[in-house]
Amino acid sequence: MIVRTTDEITGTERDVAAGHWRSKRIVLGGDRVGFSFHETVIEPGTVNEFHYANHVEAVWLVEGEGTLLDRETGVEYPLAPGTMYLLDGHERHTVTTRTRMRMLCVFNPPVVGTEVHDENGVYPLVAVD
Ligand SMILES: CC(=O)NCC[C@H](N)C(=O)O
Repeated sequence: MIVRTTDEITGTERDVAAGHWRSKRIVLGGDRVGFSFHETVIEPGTVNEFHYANHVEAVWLVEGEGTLLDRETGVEYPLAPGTMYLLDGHERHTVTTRTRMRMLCVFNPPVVGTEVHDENGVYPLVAVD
């Protein structure tokens, strides 16, 4: 069993910030459980374009409000606490925050460390050593 706290990962290599977001990655590929698990905070009043070509991501919004645009279909969804979105088709998408958002994110395959969006705007597939 692994028991870990947000406090003990804050400020470590599991605490990754880029653009308007910060991700505290409490489970990573090196934990060898087949997924990674993150708490992500996105700053208020920001427009964030995301694309995960190599990963499926589930996002469950805990706090905050805004909108989610599926850029593949043009469909826009409201985002509020309790909403989950599953990027099961590697959809290019845009999260626009009206307020500060805090969400729980699961990635499969797992993020292994400090990945941020590469020159193609996606997380590269990184082997777990
Ligand atoms: C909502 C979202 O995808 N934010 C970007 C960071 C990513 N969720 C992560 O946890 O690395």
